[in-house]
Amino acid sequence: MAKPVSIEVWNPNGKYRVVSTKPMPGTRWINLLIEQDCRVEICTQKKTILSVEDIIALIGDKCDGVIGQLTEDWGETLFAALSRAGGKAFSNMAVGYNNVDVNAANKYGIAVGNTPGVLTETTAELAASLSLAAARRIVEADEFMRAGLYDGWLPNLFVGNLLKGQTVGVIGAGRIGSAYARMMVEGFKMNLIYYDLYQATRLEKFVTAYGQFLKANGEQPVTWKRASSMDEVLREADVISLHPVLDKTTYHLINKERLATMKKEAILVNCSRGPVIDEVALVEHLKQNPMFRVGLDVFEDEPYMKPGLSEMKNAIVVPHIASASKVI
Ligand SMILES: NC(=O)C1=CN([C@@H]2O[C@H](COP(=O)(O)OP(=O)(O)OC[C@H]3O[C@@H](n4cnc5c(N)ncnc54)[C@H](O)[C@@H]3O)[C@@H](O)[C@H]2O)C=CC1
Ligand SMILES: O=C(O)C(=O)CO
Repeated sequence: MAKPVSIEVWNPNGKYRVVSTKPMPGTRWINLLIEQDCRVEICTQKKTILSVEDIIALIGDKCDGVIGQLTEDWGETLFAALSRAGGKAFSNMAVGYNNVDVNAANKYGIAVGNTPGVLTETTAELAASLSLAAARRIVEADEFMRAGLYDGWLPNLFVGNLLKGQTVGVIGAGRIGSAYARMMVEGFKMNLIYYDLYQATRLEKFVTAYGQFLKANGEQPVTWKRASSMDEVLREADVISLHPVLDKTTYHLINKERLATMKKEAILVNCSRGPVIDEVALVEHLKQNPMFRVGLDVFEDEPYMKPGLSEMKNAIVVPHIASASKVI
């Protein structure tokens, strides 16, 4: 767009000009900025993903700060434009900041913010939902029902995987990975194996204590193991959920070779970032292994899916909705 066509302005006489590339929920954030003497401009353009050119037009000649979205490419070009406009701060409305070139921001003296911690439970809950939906074949069964194919109960109809007593694998046991692990261990009495660069001490203590509680109540205790490699998790776990940051160490962490090491009936869940999985290799693996199932919230070329993925009955796909929950 040559000029932003649709802008909502709050506090027009504010001293500092802050641009938000999207409308965001609520007004608390706007009021906080107004309290700091900011004029707040919100782009209300009906276009889901703004291009670099769109955002340069929004920044204009004078802009003190921008609040942007994970769908935008905040690299050298945008930080240079923001710096030319006198900008000093950029805030990414997301936990993940793989769309932000922090080195470029540093080069132009622009401070970068993100939103760590605010989406921990909601993302873990979606990962748990995808795990259950995949384990119990909920989407396939729903489609079958709506297609009018159900003509009576059968002993073998949509047999899925029982989670109790199986092993849940977590790759990236940070805030979200640990919250997910607790849900699966406590909710379904699964044993835990995890891989992270750092020890998840609190998570380990939680599983130990829960195991002791179960034992004291005459039940089989749950166990935990910190794997020495990611491959150990892939080999041993029945359900594997990916929660690392996306960077060059985690790009295509799950590839053809690694998929081949997983159990034939394993479940793989990804609520981190799409490029953590080589999606072309995944589609091929799903074709070859009909009882292998995936639950995906994120995609390698978001918003697109790699060819073939949408036809796979053993894939559950949702449009990046892990954060989309409200307190009611
Ligand atoms: N689908 C969605 O809507 C959402 C997705 N996310 C994604 O989830 C990611 C994780 O978020 P948090 O748990 O809050 O971050 P976090 O920083 O608490 O956890 C990330 C973990 O990944 C680990 N890690 C880094 N490199 C690794 C590697 N090579 N192998 C194994 N582990 C590695 C880190 O040590 C850390 O413990 C975010 O970076 C974001 O991309 C976050 C929120 C919502
Ligand atoms: O906050 C994030 O990283 C998200 O992916 C939100 O959807």
